[in-house]
Amino acid sequence: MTGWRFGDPNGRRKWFSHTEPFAGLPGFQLAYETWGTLNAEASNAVLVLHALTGDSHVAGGVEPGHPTPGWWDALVEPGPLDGCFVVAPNVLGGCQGSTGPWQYPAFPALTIRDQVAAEALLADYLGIGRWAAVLGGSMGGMRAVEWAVSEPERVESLLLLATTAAASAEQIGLASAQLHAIRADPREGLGVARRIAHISYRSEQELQARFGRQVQEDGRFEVESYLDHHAAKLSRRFDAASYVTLTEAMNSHDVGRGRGGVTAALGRVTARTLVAGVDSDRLYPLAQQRELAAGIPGADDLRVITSPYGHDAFLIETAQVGALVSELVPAHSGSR
Ligand SMILES: CC(=O)SCCNC(=O)CCNC(=O)[C@H](O)C(C)(C)COP(=O)(O)OP(=O)(O)OC[C@H]1O[C@@H](n2cnc3c(N)ncnc32)[C@H](O)[C@@H]1OP(=O)(O)O
Ligand SMILES: N[C@@H](CCO)C(=O)O
Repeated sequence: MTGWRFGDPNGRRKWFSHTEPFAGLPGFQLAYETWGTLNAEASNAVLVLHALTGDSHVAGGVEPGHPTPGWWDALVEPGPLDGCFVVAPNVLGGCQGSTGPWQYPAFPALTIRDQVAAEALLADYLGIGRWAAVLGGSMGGMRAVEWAVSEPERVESLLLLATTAAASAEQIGLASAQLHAIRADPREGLGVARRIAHISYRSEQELQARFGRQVQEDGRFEVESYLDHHAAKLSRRFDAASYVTLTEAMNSHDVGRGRGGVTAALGRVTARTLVAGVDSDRLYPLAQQRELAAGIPGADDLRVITSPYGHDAFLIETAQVGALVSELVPAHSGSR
């Protein structure tokens, strides 16, 4: 395996290979990372599912020999998932180790359901019949709720953050503008897509307070320069074709499709569930999490993360997210 897409930048990726045809693919690989040890009863496994441009590297900044920070360092040892066997795959169709569209000229369209079915095969391979918890935010939350609907007996508890039961018209609309940008200019389009997306990931109030109308020496508005920075940064670390595949998968997300609607689908969930949203999230507004909390039989009342950072708060407000994880995931001390 060669190249940044297949590489193992943190020195701790593993790969699962499925060698039979699957969802229009001849087979696939999932890159994944793990933390901790699976106990003898296989009862301490926790699945962490990343968002659109995330990856398997949930944590690492605290590990000797693996100095690269993860995107949820605060949740893994030492943290609320201490004592658990944490598994984090790179999503099918992604570009950080798993099979993705850069490998096949005619990569098939994937759905969130396909991605979860691939993750279920990984769970089988790891000997995990039932997850003590499945955790996910945004696109990771779409996969988490799909897990709990399609495999209810395999999900004991569930944390859904800043996510939805079905992609809304506004989410699909914003995504379609991003897809057009990439298709119109495959070289520059990913940066344009990230600019559009990143504005939706932050709140109007935060952008105003941080940048206002300030202009830099080079003549760009500060907010313009900030978006240019995020565009360039994503273009360095992400593949445009994967971005298209994953965005289309998010657009396909509707847990109720072919299942009698969202209410009927959510009614299948047996997991103890916490649903949380962010008070300043304009992309996945609280009404969407309220629908999830009302529809899932074992869900507590909706929890609200207070933050100025908008949708990205599920990645930034780790103290509030960590408190939710501690509440949900039973202690597994001694099993590491
Ligand atoms: C550790 C990893 O590799 S994570 C990889 C996987 N990533 C993920 O899973 C999530 C993807 N990441 C993200 O979504 C985002 O980066 C977040 C949510 C983590 C960012 O959250 P924040 O910490 O609030 O960062 P913020 O939006 O303020 O951006 C900070 C960056 O903007 C830059 N910046 C701030 N103002 C300006 C400006 N006016 N002009 C140019 N750049 C600016 C900062 O220098 C900083 O740069 P750096 O990230 O290269 O250090
Ligand atoms: N900042 C997040 C937003 C998507 O939820 C990401 O890039 O994955």
